[in-house]
Amino acid sequence: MEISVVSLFPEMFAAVRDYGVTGRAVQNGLLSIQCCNPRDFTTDRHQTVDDRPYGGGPGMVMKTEPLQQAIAVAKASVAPGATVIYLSPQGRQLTQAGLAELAAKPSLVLLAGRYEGVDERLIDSEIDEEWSIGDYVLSGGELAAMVMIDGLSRLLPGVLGHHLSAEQDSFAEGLLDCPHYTRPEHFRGMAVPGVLLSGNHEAIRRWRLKQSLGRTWLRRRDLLEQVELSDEQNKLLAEFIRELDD
Ligand SMILES: NC(=O)c1ccc(N[C@@H]2CC[C@@H](O)C2)nc1
Repeated sequence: MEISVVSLFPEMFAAVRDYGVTGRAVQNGLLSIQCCNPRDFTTDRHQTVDDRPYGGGPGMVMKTEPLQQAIAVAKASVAPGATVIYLSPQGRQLTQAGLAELAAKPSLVLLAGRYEGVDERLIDSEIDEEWSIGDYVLSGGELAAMVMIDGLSRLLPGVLGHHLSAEQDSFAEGLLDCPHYTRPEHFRGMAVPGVLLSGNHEAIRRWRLKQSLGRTWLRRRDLLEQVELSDEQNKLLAEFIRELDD
């Protein structure tokens, strides 16, 4: 997957390019992250990338020309046919399913804005898709872009390796994750659930699925309403709910 980011703060993207799962994906050639700074496309002495809003009001708006040129260079630096994405609270809410859609694309250009935002005519003429990581306002689109990069990278073939891909199953099924434990076996008087020490992989699979279902029922009933449960899942959830009253 080739990604080119348009941002006034390209150095921020070291956080995904140089660390952890995404950093390894870059090293393994499974992911590439390039950056393009609109300031490099200004022609005035002050390298102006923003200007006062028409109609007045607080703050500044990012100018169209530097962004337009930065986007053109960003598109040219990745495989043709890149989807140009703008991160903003006005965008489509990002979910695991949305990440799966994005991970299937050959290349992306991500526009991370600053100030009060971007001239609407730039969005109308250059942006293919507007996405939001949640209903809140950030001072820039960079962190939202990095959230998207991290989330979609995990879905790229070869990035997580087989043993971890199962870890996403619960989310792939639209459920919350089950609890996790590791050594020591006892911590502050709390033991690890016995089934996890049993070596009975089928019992462990059922316990984890039951916990995912139960947690989703308790914490995110809205997610559960979107999931078509199998007979086994319905049975396990009913058991979990019954055991709550014990
Ligand atoms: N929820 C989000 O995904 C999100 C994205 C961007 C953002 N802030 C930038 C700064 C100016 C404008 O480009 C938008 N805030 C929130």
